[in-house]
Amino acid sequence: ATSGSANESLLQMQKNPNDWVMPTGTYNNWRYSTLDQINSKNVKNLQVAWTMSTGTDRGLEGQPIVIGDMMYYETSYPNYVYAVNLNHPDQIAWKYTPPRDSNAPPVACCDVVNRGPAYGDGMIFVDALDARLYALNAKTGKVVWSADNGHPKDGQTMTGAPMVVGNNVIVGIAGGEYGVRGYITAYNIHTGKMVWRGYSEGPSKDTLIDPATTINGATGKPVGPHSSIKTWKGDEWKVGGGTTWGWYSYDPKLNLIYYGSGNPGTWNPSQRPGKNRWSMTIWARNPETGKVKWVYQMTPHDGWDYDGVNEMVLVNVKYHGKEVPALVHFDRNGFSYVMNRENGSPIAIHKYDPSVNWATGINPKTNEPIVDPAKMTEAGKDVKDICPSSQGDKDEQPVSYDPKTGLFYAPLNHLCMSYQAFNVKYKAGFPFVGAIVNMIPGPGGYRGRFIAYNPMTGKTEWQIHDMFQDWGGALTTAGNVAFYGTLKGMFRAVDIKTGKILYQFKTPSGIIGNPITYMHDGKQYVAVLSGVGGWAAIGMADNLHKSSAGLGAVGLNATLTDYTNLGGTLMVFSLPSKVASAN
Ligand SMILES: O=C(O)c1cc(C(=O)O)c2c(n1)C(=O)C(=O)c1cc(C(=O)O)[nH]c1-2
Repeated sequence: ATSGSANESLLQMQKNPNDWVMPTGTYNNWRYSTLDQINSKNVKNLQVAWTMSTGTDRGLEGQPIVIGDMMYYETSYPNYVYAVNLNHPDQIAWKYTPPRDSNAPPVACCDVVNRGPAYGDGMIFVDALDARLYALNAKTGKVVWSADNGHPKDGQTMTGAPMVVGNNVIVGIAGGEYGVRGYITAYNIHTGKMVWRGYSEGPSKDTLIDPATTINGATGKPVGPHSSIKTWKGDEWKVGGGTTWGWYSYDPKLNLIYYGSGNPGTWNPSQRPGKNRWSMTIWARNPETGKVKWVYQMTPHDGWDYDGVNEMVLVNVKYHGKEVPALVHFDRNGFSYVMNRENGSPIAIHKYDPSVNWATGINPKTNEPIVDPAKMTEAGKDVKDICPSSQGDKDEQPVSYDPKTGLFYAPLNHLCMSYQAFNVKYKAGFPFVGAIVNMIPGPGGYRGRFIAYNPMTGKTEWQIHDMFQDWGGALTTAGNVAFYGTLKGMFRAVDIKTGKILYQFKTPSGIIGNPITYMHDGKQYVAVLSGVGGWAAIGMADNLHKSSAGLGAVGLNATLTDYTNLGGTLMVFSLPSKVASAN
């Protein structure tokens, strides 16, 4: 493609295991590395190689990227962006601080987090919480351009990681708890001009859905006219949520990008009769035009806040004797989805947590969930013991796919809740939540799990239980090790075959970041951000004490203060030189 200079170089660059060129490692979102200097035999010798204070004390999600000698990472608000030359990690090569907009932190629903910078064509792309997108010169940290992607006064924020595809940088928007109508936007990486924007709700000209050609994966047929608007009462779709704050993936062969849309607004389903399309939906769009190839709504007429934004992992699966291009998605609603990524038709859908009770299964005729009426929420009713909770069986913490075992390594939540919906009025920039939620640990009393899982069969090969939610992402490597961190702050290396913990180290704060690995000067390193927060630890991060505060999450983890503290540190691990060279 003539338009694809950055695209082509990133497609090349992602093949080099010495680097970690994009937030997800590679376009397919595997978070898998072919590096094996650190492996299941020697990982017990892992040591801290160097560390760096982030200068912040709020939750640190996301991950650094590594390009050649340079590492770049971004903190939670005030969104410091750091460049470190790996030859001199004792220095900060440059630091960029975007202008602060004090309107932004109060409208961030789930801590003032950020999920990391992206690279393309000599530039670093970063989202700031105030919904401004920056292109920085990778060498100097100077602003090349910036674009206004939304306004905190209207409840809009940005917490996601951009994805560069071709000449476009693709970004989402947050604010589903403020009645923000979600959209995804592509900007030209050189000019900063908007190329296209696709909304989650509204008429075709807004959603870029073609009624005649866009397929509804659930029916296998075109969506038809007014597929979004007719599923809402009146003008509710205009404040209908469906934000896009999660991860993106890209298939260069099909030339499609994949992502999910979040919860419909408000959380009170009685106020929005209908299926509320296309919130809670998996989307496949053309990255150059935004045109929608297919959609599949996972949770029609949501009554639980099961945002559909979790990452789409692109793998090929064997199905009816054929190799099929698929995507695998662990949804908040507790079901894992294997979908044909060409046309959106379901291949395998299973509960990945056996405690899921809001739906008994998926209706094979409609491909929609069979909701248990006893667990459906409504205004004025306190519905108890719904599993999972609004945080889902998995939230933003990304899974890793290991092509050697063919299994998915997933850091998870294990929670249930009570949910009391009530009527709310929309006012721009004010909470549009409409539910009082209280979360409790799931059956067994633990709140987190780390599992090895086969999404075709729904079988869990092994699992580790954790006291608190496992809110940080996973990394797997050719060294037969899976890495992840816990909310208490333990950074762990686990044997991918058995789930045995081979190494763990107590980092300064709780971990909600995603480990990455890279090679520098012949040595393999593993890096992770330590800094407790996010929705799981919003009580600590935002100093909240009332049990139902923080959208119902505060009471659940009140004892987390017995284990860890606020504070941001970049942690980098490696083997002692003798062990590394003996390899
Ligand atoms: O609807 C939204 O726009 C929106 C945004 C965000 C965010 O931007 O972090 C979260 C959520 N929803 C959400 O539902 C959620 O569970 C959540 C967890 C986290 C986090 O970083 O820990 N953010 C968000």
